[in-house]
Amino acid sequence: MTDWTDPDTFAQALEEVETKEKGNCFEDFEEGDIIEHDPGLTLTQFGNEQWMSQTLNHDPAYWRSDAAAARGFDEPPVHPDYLTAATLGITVEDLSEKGGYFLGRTDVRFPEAPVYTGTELHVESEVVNTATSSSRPEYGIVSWRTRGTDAETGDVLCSYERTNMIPRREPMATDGSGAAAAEDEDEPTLPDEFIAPEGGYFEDFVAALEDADDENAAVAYRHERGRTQDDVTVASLPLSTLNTAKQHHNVDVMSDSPSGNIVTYGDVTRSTALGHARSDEQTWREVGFDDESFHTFVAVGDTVYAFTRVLEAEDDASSDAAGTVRFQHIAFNQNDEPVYSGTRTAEIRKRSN
Ligand SMILES: C/C(=C\C(=O)SCCNC(=O)CCNC(=O)[C@H](O)C(C)(C)COP(=O)(O)OP(=O)(O)OC[C@H]1O[C@@H](n2cnc3c(N)ncnc32)[C@H](O)[C@@H]1OP(=O)(O)O)C(=O)O
Repeated sequence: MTDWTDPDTFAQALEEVETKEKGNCFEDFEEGDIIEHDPGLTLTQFGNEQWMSQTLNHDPAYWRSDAAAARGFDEPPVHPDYLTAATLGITVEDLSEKGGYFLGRTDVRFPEAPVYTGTELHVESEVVNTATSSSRPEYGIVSWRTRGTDAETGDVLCSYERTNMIPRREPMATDGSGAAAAEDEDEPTLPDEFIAPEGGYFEDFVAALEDADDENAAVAYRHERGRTQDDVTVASLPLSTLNTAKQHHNVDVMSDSPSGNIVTYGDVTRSTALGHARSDEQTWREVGFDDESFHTFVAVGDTVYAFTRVLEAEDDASSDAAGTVRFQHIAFNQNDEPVYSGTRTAEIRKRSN
């Protein structure tokens, strides 16, 4: 009788059986397709606090009821980074489990009203663009518009447009022209001076921008904190958002990939850098994010730091207690290499309130 557990027999069986594959290839996506993501997720206090604590997001309004009340919340709400990560995590099984690189995201928006724990999240995506990759014939580039809604009320809680490289079933035939084109790049020019705001209130950002206007200067600074990536940030946090991308939890498969190892979920890298930045400001409300890009991989043992450039400040926030500031944040690693960049619009508390 065949012993199926005999190693040679089993190896042969493994080679001959079909693999029940997960995920979709580039060819499976067509512009206009609507994909409802199943399962949804209940945004729990545990999930929220686990995400915030591991990414060093310590804004008291998300942790304590008195601080929440002072911000006008009924109770500590769901943090926008956890909401964003959960809205994306749920989509991975349908959109990028095949092994796509998360290239970027834009038009990330949140409603003014806070989202409370216990809310059931329903997520849906539409394919908005498919394109061939001129540099990587084995991949295509797909963009989706995704909306996370309150399953009970239908209110939109988080929306964005995201772009991934997705493996093709069959590589494209190319004439090789895409890979060769080396661009003429202008010499980088930096301002003569860098100014850091004195504090983290709206008025401090306005004053720093005014000072910079008088000089050839930029308002730009780095944050001291760093967070070394470990098994929790790399594997556990994405799994807690139902993100099934093998990049984050299958060392066996990833040992054969360009990174050679499991890599940090882009939303963990980003949220960690934002946590460092927020620790040096008085955040009132997150409005949105644009032009987000993931430049290179972050893996276990890498340390995520943050750099901030203040772009503009306007006194036009949803509350008199705050003003609106637009930032560019760059996450970088221990070798000073940028790993994430994006612009962020946030309402920042005024000192006078
Ligand atoms: C979620 C989730 C997965 C993850 O979270 S994975 C972790 C986060 N992502 C990463 O770590 C990716 C880090 N990035 C890289 O390692 C490199 O950027 C990458 C993907 C290897 C590409 O390197 P290249 O040097 O080849 O980069 P290029 O700048 O030449 O770009 C290649 C093509 O992509 C197009 N492209 C790049 N960025 C964008 C963008 N934001 N939007 C649209 N298209 C973009 C670029 O134009 C190039 O196009 P070609 O036609 O010239 O090939 C999950 O599962 O979703």
